[in-house]
Order: sequence, then C-alpha cells, then structure tokens
Amino acid sequence: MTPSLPFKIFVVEDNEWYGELLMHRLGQNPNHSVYRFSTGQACLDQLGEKPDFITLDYSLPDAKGEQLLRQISDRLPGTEVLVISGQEDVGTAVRMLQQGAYDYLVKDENTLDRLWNIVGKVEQQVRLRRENAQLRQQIGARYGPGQAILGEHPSVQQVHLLIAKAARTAITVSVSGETGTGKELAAKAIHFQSDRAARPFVAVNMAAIPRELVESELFGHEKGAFTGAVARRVGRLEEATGGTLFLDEIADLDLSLQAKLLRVLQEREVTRVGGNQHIAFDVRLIVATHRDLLAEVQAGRFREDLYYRLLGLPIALPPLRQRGNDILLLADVFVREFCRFNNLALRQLTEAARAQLMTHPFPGNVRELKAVVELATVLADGEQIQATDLPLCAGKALIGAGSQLSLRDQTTAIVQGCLDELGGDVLAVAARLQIGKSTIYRMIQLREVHVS
Ligand SMILES: Nc1ncnc2c1ncn2[C@@H]1O[C@H](COP(=O)(O)OP(=O)(O)OP(=O)(O)O)[C@@H](O)[C@H]1O
Repeated sequence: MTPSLPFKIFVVEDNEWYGELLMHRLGQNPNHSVYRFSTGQACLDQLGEKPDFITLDYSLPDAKGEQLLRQISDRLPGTEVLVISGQEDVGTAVRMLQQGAYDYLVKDENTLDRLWNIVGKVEQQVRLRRENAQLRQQIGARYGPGQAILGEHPSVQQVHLLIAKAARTAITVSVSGETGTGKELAAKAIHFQSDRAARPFVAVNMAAIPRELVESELFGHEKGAFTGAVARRVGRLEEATGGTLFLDEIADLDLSLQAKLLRVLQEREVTRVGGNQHIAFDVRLIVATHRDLLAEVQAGRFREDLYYRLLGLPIALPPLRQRGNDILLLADVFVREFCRFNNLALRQLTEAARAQLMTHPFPGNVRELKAVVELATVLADGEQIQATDLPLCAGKALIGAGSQLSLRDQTTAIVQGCLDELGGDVLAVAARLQIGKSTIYRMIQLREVHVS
C-alpha cells in the first residue's frame, strides 16, 4: 500500500472496551486508518468512505450480522468483511461464509493474532488489486483511441475508425499489412478499447512455434499426452478466456491444424491434447498476416472455410511509404520518446534529414523508421540529427522482419545493405555508418558480409 493511500478499516463493535482493543491492535500498523462504529447504522452511514476492510460484530444492538453483511456487500461488493462473534456457532459461521464473509472468528485469546494475519492477507490482495487497476488504466491510456497507432494520414484515420468499430463488439478481426506496419499494435488497441480490456490479451506467433508444438500451445495438453508432457498445460485459447487471442502470422498455420482450429472455433469448445473433456471458451479472436491470405487460399495453402471464418472485420494497415507526412510525425515522436527515455537533451532532425526520410521506401515500415531514428539520435553530435546520421540504405530493410533478429544479425544486415548500395566501398560504408573500417574488414574476413 502506498503511504498516500492508507488501508482503511472499519471496526463495527458495540462493546467499547473490545472495540478499543481491536482498534489498538490494528492501529499498530502506521499504514492503517482505523475507524470504530458502535452500531450497524453508523457504519452504513459512512460506507461512502469506501473502507478496504470491515470487522463486524455479529450481534449489534440495531442489526444482526446477516442483514448488515448483505447491505455492505450490496453497496461495496469488493470490500472484505470479517465477522467476529461472541459465541462459537457452526451454523452461523457457515451461513455468514456462504453469504460472502471473508472469515468468521470467535472472540477468544487468539482473536487478535488471527485478526492481524487476516488483515495482512487482505491488505496484500487489495494492494495487488490497486496496482492492477492502476496498470490497466495506464495501458488503457496508451492504447486509447488514436494513442497507439499514431498518424494523421487519411488511411491511418480509417484504421482508427475501424479499430473503434471493432472494439464495440467481439467480432473476429483480421489485420493485414507488411511487416512492421503495426498489426500487433492494432490488435492491442482493439483489445484495450473493448470491454474485454480487464481480461487477458494473449498473443501467439504461429511462425515462431515449432510445428509439432502448435496444437498443444493453442489447445493445451494433459499430463503424459506425449513425451515431455510432464504436467498438464492450459492452452493459449483457455488462457485468453474472457479476453482476446491474437494469432499472428496465421498463414503459417499447418493445413492439418487449420482443420482443427476451424472445428474448435465452430464448436467454441476446446479439448486439450490427450484429454477428453470439452472446455467451453469465450475469446475474441484477432488474426494477422503479412501475406495475401486470399492468394494463399487460391494456392491451396490455406483452407477456404477457415479463411471465411477468420475474415470477420478486415483491417488493412498501409505501408509506411504510403502515409505521406506521417513519416515525419512518427520520426519526431520516436526521437522525443527516445531522448526522454534515455535522459538526453532533446534532439531535432534537420531539414536535410527529414527530406532523406521522406525519400526512403521503408520496407521494414514503422519498425524500421523507429530503429533508424533511434540509432541516428545516438550517432548525432550535438542537438541536430543530420542526414548523414541516418543509417539508411536505399531499398533495404535495415531492421528486418522481426524483433527476433539479434543485434548482431541486424548489424550484419545494415553493413551488407550499405556495402551493396555503395558498390563495396568499405571506406564510404564506414563513413556512412560511422563505424571503423577495420570493423567492416573484420566482418568480411569472417564472411559475415561480402563484397560482390
Ligand atoms: N502508427 C504507429 N505509431 C506508433 N508506433 C507504431 C506504429 N505502428 C507501428 N509502431 C511501432 O512499430 C513497431 C512494430 O509494430 P508491430 O509489432 O505492431 O508491427 P507488426 O505489423 O505486427 O509487425 P510484424 O509483421 O513483424 O509482426 C512497434 O514498436 C510498434 O510500437
């Protein structure tokens, strides 16, 4: 619990001496704010203060425990209530617990210690709940309308509109677009703008999972279902229940698994590998691909029935080179964010650098632009980012098809791209990339790059 948000406890106890005792014990934690009420009505009158925890004497002069518990639960469903009773009565205890009381304690010499332990546990849960809510709020703001997919170009505005429409219902969404155009970002924006935002967003990349593991990854498996299945594993579909399942690179799904996925989606029930229990699930599905899925269908690589089942609301993300001035808008945002994150004085792209960005084709799209301007921000001397700071090589994606490339692979691709473009002129490449020529010679010697 943060010091600014104390843990608020109501003690409802008509016996003044016992009430003071409880207050004293609970007040030993400086982060607790404890208030005492000697009648049920006095407590009800103050529920607007939203206590985090209530200890309730079962027999109050003006109300019975059951009645009061019901009224509290109706008005503050998330607040835990501990019932404390003068007499041990199993029937009453069971009734109170059935009605939603957190626990039931009998007044004896151990009550204060047990109370202390219970409050500690509840406080921990409340703290986690608050942190979760705070994080959700932050994430929600990050993926709010127009916040995630930045851009003003009409084609991007159209994407914003479609995301907002998709978020209103649980319709399946199919996102298409070249690599790095923001397909996963669009999927997250839909999820966090929808009423599923508080539930999980689960992303699975079909291209990243070995073929033989896809089925158990998606649908889960029972212990012993296959060699290596040492324990039961819940599949990603089940994991996403109530929320959104994002299937990236859906075109990479094997034909036999396409049939299984279709069946699961039609029946809205999943059976874990090696199991026989049918488990119903409630998941919003978003799929993405950088391929032309219809062409995959025509080529016989993707099932037509699954294609129509998954098409839902199609959203096409335009390539960055077709977004006009959005290139500069995004570049400025990425430079600003990078400087802020790294505590650098704000740097600006010069006009020449901006002009250069506008002529580059960006085959790696937004991901490439981000990497390019971040690197240029690092390379820049002083507050101006010059055109020569931009590690651009015409026609080559500098930061390619995925975050899965290691830094070394990306460096190799950048150096090779520049060598190709500059006709193998090592000195020119070294000057362009601002790295030592011996680095490039060493890479050639190690056959990491070549001069053709
Ligand atoms: N319009 C945008 N505004 C801000 N950032 C963006 C935008 N589009 C993409 N990005 C950023 O670009 C990077 C790539 O985006 P994302 O992973 O969503 O692309 P993708 O199309 O799913 O890529 P891939 O096809 O490789 O899976 C991320 O860092 C993302 O935050």
